Amino acid sequence: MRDLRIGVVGVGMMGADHAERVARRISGARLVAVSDPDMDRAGALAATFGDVRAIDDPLALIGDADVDAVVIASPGFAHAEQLTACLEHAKPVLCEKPLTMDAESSLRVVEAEHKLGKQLIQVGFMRRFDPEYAALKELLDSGELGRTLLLHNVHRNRTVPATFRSEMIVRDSLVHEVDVARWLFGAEITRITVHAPRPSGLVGEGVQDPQLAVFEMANGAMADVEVFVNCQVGYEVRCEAVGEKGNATIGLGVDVLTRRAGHWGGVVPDDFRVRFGLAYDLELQRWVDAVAKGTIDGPAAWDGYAAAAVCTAGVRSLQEGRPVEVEMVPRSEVLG
Ligand SMILES: NC(=O)c1ccc[n+]([C@@H]2O[C@H](COP(=O)([O-])OP(=O)(O)OC[C@H]3O[C@@H](n4cnc5c(N)ncnc54)[C@H](O)[C@@H]3O)[C@@H](O)[C@H]2O)c1
Ligand SMILES: O[C@H]1[C@H](O)[C@@H](O)[C@H](O)[C@@H](O)[C@H]1O
Repeated sequence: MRDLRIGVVGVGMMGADHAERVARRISGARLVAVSDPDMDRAGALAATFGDVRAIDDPLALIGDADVDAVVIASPGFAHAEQLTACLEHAKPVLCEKPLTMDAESSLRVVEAEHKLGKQLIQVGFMRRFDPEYAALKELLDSGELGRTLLLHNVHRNRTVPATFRSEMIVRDSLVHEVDVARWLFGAEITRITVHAPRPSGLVGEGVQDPQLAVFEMANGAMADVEVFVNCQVGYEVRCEAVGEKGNATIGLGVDVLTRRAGHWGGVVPDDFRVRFGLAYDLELQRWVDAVAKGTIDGPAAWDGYAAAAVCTAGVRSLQEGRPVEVEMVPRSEVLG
């Protein structure tokens, strides 16, 4: 079978990383085109690979007859239109999180895909492919720790650009824990509270960083999350699951401990591309393999919608300073 011809839309930090991955590490796939409104960026990236076209209009890339499947890594505000175009052209698409910016537009995407009668959308919740998270999921599902009661999560970035405002911390960062909690518990989040602790003095005026979120799950379990995207240290993602008979923690980063010049310790990765590099590779490879069989293998459009619904409630909670119920259309009403 011939290689899947892939086009990447949006080649900033994540898109360039995915383009490189498709071009050099994923089997059964070939990078054929990249698109970005910043044509200098797209052109320079394409030139590093050789036989790859740079196309300025993302919708033209999506409709291009020589592109079989699309990776969307544009900013979240552009996803709804680009996903809709992928569905119109019946192109399989791996879309970076968030699926779209709010619950309503995400629901429209889910409905449009459902109308086609084929799952074409996979969402880039890559933590599900991380070997540590996958091992935690397997352990919890085995029942060895009894029922899972609580999750404690830490999600820290060293710094983010000044354009990363309080709502983005919910939609772009906390959204990962939203997916992790739904996935690990196998239950929906029914209520969210996003607390606003004393903000760091090192962030832009009016930015609420850190944030402390609490999720209440449909099965009665709860999860808490510290999100701190300007923590200054490095990239840290941890998750501790507390079960009836024991607990389990991932993300301790105890890889190689070194002793040198009166200190001991290890390295804190600079960003997600290091911490989750293998997860992105596995995510892309499994997606390419699944697309070759006409399906997906990972979080679906519905998971993107559910996460968007929780984040929409989360942004309101942050703004109004109170717990907010998650409003979601029941799955059976949308997907039958
Ligand atoms: N899964 C993860 O861990 C992870 C990590 C980082 C980013 N992301 C996601 O990837 C996406 C991109 O994030 P990033 O950090 O690479 O951002 P970025 O700002 O580094 O890059 C975005 C790129 O998209 C381009 N762009 C702007 N508008 C566009 C449009 N309408 N169509 C196509 N391209 C457009 C910009 O010119 C830029 O080159 C976001 O959805 C983000 O949430 C996911
Ligand atoms: O867009 C990024 C990305 O999704 C990372 O995985 C997350 O840790 C960051 O907080 C977010 O800014």
